[in-house]
Amino acid sequence: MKIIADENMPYVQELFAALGEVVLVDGRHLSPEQVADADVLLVRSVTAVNKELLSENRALQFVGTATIGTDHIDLDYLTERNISFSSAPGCNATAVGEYAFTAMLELARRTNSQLKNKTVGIIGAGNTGSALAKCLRGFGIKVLLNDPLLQAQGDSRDFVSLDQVISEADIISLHVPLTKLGVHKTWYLFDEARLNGLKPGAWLLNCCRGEVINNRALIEFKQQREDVRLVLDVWEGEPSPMDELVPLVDIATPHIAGYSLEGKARGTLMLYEQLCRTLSVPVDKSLAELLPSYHLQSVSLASEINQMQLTSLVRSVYDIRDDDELFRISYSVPGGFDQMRKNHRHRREFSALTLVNRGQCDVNWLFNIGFSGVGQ
Ligand SMILES: NC(=O)C1=CN([C@@H]2O[C@H](COP(=O)(O)OP(=O)(O)OC[C@H]3O[C@@H](n4cnc5c(N)ncnc54)[C@H](O)[C@@H]3O)[C@@H](O)[C@H]2O)C=CC1
Ligand SMILES: O=C(O)C(=O)[C@H](O)COP(=O)(O)O
Repeated sequence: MKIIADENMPYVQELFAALGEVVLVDGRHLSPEQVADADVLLVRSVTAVNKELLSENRALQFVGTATIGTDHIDLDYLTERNISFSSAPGCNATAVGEYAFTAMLELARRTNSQLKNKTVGIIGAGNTGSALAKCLRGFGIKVLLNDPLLQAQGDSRDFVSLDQVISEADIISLHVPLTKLGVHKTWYLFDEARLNGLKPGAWLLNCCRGEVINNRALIEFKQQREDVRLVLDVWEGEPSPMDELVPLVDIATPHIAGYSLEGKARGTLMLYEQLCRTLSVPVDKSLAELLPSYHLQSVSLASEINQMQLTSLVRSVYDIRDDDELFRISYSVPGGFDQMRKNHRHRREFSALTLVNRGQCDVNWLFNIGFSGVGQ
């Protein structure tokens, strides 16, 4: 069995080698000839899997994307060809939630503000939005959720309208799939009119897909509204963000919000498990045996910690300033955006760090945010 896999998929050899010959490829530039004799195709978000890519292939049985988003896959075409498909829902949700929370802590430090005094609106209350809500509520921050689809399905959480989020939230974080059709389509969800509705001093974070914000409108808006702060992990027209936009962004990263080691490994593992089910072979590998131990074994806490100390703790696991700094140097170099992603030093999730309570302080809220604890 020939398994063609994106080279940016950690643990693909460890997981798939026993099932067939694994050939690694550059997913951004995959050609129909390269996949002509593939039985299994494993991709990431940079590969458009469609009629054109599969035009020379007659053998394909399974397509897997080690991502949450599926907007790069022509699902109708795979169904037409009777090719099994799996994505990896939720695989890197914790990573995205922690990324957004980390970015908020960083902006709070830069603006000398207290996050606990702010209201955060989350657009899209699925896996990544809920992961962010968990961190925020763990820290005691008021959260407004907007998700008309889940609301219509009877999800028991409290939801508010998008207009209410825009008029009431001090911080808005976007967590929707990219969709181009229907009443709730998200393509340019944030257009000129919605951007103009943002509160004075609002912060806007996008960690889902670049085209959920009209980036041209965002440039014009931000040129008039210095008070608004922006965190962008995703960009319209990746891998080439608009040059005028980057200097207007407070924290800029190359689509790596989901790049925790755990998140990427989970994505590969979920595809392995699904392929095993498709082939009716037993699953005999697990996440625990793949992940290395964390270099910092534990951190002792002797007293209550404040927001700045929390920021330092978070930085010891993931320092978002490194990604932002590198982005500004590299994004406009040819191939720079993808190189940053390919060479990204995998960060760990908060749970990799164990906290030991040496005092009588209340640290349960830190466990609620996601850190591990002794005797938790
Ligand atoms: N930057 C990165 O590295 C990553 C980006 N993503 C992106 O984030 C997206 C969301 O991921 P998940 O939360 O795991 O997906 P999910 O499917 O669990 O949740 C998305 C939620 O958005 C809601 N939604 C859809 N249209 C909406 C609208 N118009 N207004 C409000 N809510 C709407 C859906 O009902 C759903 O509950 C993915 O589709 C992917 O494109 C995901 C992982 C990593
Ligand atoms: O899971 C998703 O959806 C994502 O956006 C991925 O985390 C992005 O990573 P790549 O697939 O582009 O490596």
